Amino acid sequence: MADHEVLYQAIVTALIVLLLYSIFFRLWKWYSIFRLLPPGPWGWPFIGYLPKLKTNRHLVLTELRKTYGDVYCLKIGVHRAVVLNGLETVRHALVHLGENFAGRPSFHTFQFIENGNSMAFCDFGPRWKVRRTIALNGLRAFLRDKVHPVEIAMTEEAIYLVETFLGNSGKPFNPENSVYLSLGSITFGLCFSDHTLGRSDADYLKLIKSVRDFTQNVAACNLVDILPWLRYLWKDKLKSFIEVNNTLQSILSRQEREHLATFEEGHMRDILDSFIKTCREMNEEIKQEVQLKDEHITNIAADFLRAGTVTVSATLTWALLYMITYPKIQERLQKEVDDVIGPGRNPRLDDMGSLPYAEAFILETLRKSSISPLSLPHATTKDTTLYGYHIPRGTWVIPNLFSISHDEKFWTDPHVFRPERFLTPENTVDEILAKSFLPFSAGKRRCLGELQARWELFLFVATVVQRCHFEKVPGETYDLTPEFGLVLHPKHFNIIAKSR
Ligand code: HEM
Repeated sequence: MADHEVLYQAIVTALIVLLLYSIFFRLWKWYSIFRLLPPGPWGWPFIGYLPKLKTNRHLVLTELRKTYGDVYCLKIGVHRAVVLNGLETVRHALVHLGENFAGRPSFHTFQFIENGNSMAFCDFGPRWKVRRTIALNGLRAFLRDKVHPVEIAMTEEAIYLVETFLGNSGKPFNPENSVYLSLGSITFGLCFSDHTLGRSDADYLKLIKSVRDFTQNVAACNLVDILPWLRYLWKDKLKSFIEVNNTLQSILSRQEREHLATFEEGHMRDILDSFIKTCREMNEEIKQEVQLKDEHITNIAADFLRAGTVTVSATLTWALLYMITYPKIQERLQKEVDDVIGPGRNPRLDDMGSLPYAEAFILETLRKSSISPLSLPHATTKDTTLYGYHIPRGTWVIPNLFSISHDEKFWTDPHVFRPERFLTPENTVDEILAKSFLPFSAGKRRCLGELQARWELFLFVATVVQRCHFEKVPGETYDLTPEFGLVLHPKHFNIIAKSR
């Protein structure tokens, strides 16, 4: 054999060995990752487990926990998602391994929310951190003082809501719309201190509608996020989502222009002023790095309006439904408010701690309704190990908050509505139990409006039971199963309100 043939054979052999080695190495690497992934159910090619997740995903995912345990994974479309179940697991991942689990998936629809400048839907990193700091500074500045003016605004709105209810003169009405208008008005006032947008104002009504419609289309509910190619087929659905976002943005831009034009350093009128101040005091280099300009600050206010209005409105609507479904519970609430506050003055935030049954009722409403059952979707920010399982960077993560609030190992009769479960034998709120479920999630991305939400729920529940008695409409059937969406609302129902 000639020399060049020998050389040729040697090169070919070396290449084949190299190729085989590289294939083997990749297969081995893939296998070692795959071997350490959490267990989970089988899914169809391209669509994965999607057909089973059409509706009531929180129930399907909670059921799968029985087979696969607290950490399992499944394919949603072509994406791998890890589902976290139970208090200990969710806390461990979101709090102890906080940064690793603090990302957001890059869903197709997220780019249309505030043109990609939303804080709530932005991925973990410097952009999010700076926006979250601005948001927290704003909230703290205006919620720090319990007495004025937030408490006054909340009380006024609660009384206005009562008057609207009683304005129906004992005739049946659907309470949801009025609840939305009142709670939206609080967050709107906090952010923009603008009372020119009254309830009959077309812009305000459009704003509230856009906020309500938003949760039906976004995050973990929109198929376009799971199967992005659907955007070519479902243009109409996507268009309506974009319109919902544009409506909110155009109304808020007007507020932004007015605020920027009239801003005075020493005179903070509202949260938007506080955002402008923090933003202007910030180092220019950091602002450039995180792409923050003056005109982005209303995007954070938009997050507040959406997150703040929908969640508290849904919870309060559930509270009304529970009151008419369980008249004895409503009576006990009324009696407690009559005994402690009486008819002569309005309930105050200072009464928190003196109305244990009302507080237990609110806790049980948050637990039982679980309005945000799967939180917002998370994603891992780096390769992570959780209880020995390997979870690669960029994996979608679903914190199943519903699995915590309805954990049979933890709650007796979790599907029964029973406020007393939160009371100690001494008739005080059981603080340990109150912290044993996570309606506001946990860790880096936990809800930053929790305090506002708890204040609103307390003042509204105490005020409505002090002044109203609610009843079912004779002949109407009531369904306690929710309407599925990012936020779980009760199905539409009518109610009768009488003055007390
Ligand atoms: C009953 C009322 C409320 C509930 C149950 C609730 C629940 C939640 C949940 C589960 C999350 C997702 C956290 C995560 O990603 O793990 C969240 C995020 C958020 N919430 Fe709330 N929320 C409520 C009220 C409010 C209010 C009143 C505001 C007003 C400021 C608000 C503002 C936000 C914001 C801005 C985020 C995004 C945080 C981030 O991504 O860093 N929420 N909320």
